[in-house]
This record gives sequence, structure tokens and C-alpha cells, in this order.
Amino acid sequence: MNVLAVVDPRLVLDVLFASAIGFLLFSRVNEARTLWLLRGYLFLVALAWFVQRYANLPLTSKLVDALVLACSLSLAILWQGELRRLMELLGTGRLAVLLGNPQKEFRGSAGTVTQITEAAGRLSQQRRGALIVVDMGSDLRPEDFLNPGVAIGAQLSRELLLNLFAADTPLHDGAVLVRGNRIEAAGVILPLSRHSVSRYGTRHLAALGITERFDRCICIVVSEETGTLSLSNQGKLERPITSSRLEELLRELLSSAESRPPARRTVVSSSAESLS
Ligand SMILES: Nc1ncnc2c1ncn2[C@@H]1O[C@H](COP(=O)(O)OP(=O)(O)OP(=O)(O)O)[C@@H](O)[C@H]1O
Repeated sequence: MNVLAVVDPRLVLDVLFASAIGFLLFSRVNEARTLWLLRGYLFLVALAWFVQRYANLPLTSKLVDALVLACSLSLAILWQGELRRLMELLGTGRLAVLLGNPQKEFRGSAGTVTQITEAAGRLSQQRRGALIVVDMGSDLRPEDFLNPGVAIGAQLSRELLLNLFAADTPLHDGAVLVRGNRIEAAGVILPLSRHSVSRYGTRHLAALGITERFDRCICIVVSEETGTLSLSNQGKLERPITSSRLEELLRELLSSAESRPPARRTVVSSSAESLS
């Protein structure tokens, strides 16, 4: 018997494409609750498709469709940030980031950690507010910020960082963007966290905002008010931390960014303050 005559090739393609999309979605989710929601939703979609295609049950089909619509609306509200991010990535043509395979791999060095830690330690002692974003392969672009600031394009150094955050200088407001061992920009205005966390001021909310949007980027915050050092990663803030703890975390995160497979996430620490 000719199998091709029995099985519709378009159906096979349809199932293959749908499975690929399902696989992609599942591979990008690593939170158990989100995974359950996604699984339940995809099950309903598959059920609606099956009932519509194979069962001649118009009323049941309508009911399942209505259920899928209601779930779609709920998920759109629940995941509005993620869906917005998905559309931003599609709109800016960053399919590689979407597929968990950023074009720009992170190239850091031991020097990067030392320079950042020393600068942050000094800024903390002097109670000078600072915000340092380290792009570890998120391929951050000017359109990802509220204001991309001023391009610097200089070798990363403790002295330059201290200069950029010196009081009453034009670029001390906002964040410095570091990529590899280079300072790319200063005076960058970051998007704020989508969660309104009343216990944090805008500097800390900006650190949370950028790291909850981008997996492969971290943000170091020095509080002007208290001199406290914090590290934000994946929308979680670990604070207060000492300079040596910051160095340890940076080494850990930066070396895993260089070696880990693209889509994997790194947990900062169990003591990190979570927003969720
Ligand atoms: N969206 C943003 N992107 C970059 N930097 C920002 C942003 N919002 C505020 N800042 C920086 O934070 C400063 C204001 O900090 P604010 O006191 O509101 O926050 P905070 O979290 O309480 O920080 P601190 O503990 O240093 O006072 C601004 O002067 C600016 O330099």
C-alpha cells in the first residue's frame, strides 16, 4: 500500500511545523508554572483542531473554540510583557536571540571583572550612584533603551568608569553599557521594571527593568543614598552585597555566559530578592 496516498503530505508538514513551534516554545520556558500553563493551552488548541477536523460535532467545536479564545485572552494579559518582547524581537529582526542563539557571543575577560568590581567598590565607598549594564550576549541595541545615551567605544577601565560617574559631569546620570572589555555608551536610560516595586527607587527599578527583558545581561547598581552594592540578573536583585561577593558573582556569571549553551539560564542565588 502506498503510504503517501493515504497520508496527506500537507498534514504531515502541518504537524511537523506545529511540533517545531511547540518545541521552540517549550525550550524557551524554564519556569514550572509557566510550563504547565503552556502545556494546558497547547493541549486545548490541539483538541480544538482535532474536534474541528475529525469530529463532526459543531456545538462541541464551538465550545472548545470559545474556551481556547478565553484562554488566549487570559494568557495575553498574563504574558503581555513576554509577548511584547517577542514582537519587538520579530520587529527588529533578532530571530537569533529569539531562537536562543545570539549572534554576538560574549567575550569577557578576568580584567573585565576586576575593573568593574574595583570601580563599583570605590563608588560604593564614596556613595556615588552608579548603574553598569553588562551585555553578555543579549545583543542590546539602541532601540532597547528609552535613551541610548552617548556612544563611548573605549577600553573598559576602572578610571573611566569612575570618571563617567563623577558627580556633576554630563554623563553621570543614567547607565553605562559594557560589552566585553569595552564601554559602549554612557548616560543610557533603561526601561523600568514592569512590576511596580514600591521599596525600590528608579535606579534599582531600571536595573530590574533591563534584566527582566534580557536574559543575557546583568546590571550592577551602586546606591547613592546608602552606598549599597546590588546585582540584578533576570529580574532579580541580590542586595546588599560586598565587593568580594560582587566579584565572585561576576566571575561566575561571566564565565558561564562564555561557556554555557545559549538558551540556558543561570540562577544568581537563592538569597536573591525575587519580584515574582
Ligand atoms: N531609567 C533609568 N535609566 C538609567 N538610570 C536611571 C533611570 N532612572 C533613574 N536613573 C538614575 O537613578 C537616579 C535616581 O535614582 P533614585 O534615587 O530615584 O533611585 P534609587 O533606586 O533610590 O537609587 P539611590 O539608592 O541611588 O538613591 C537618576 O539620577 C539616574 O541617574
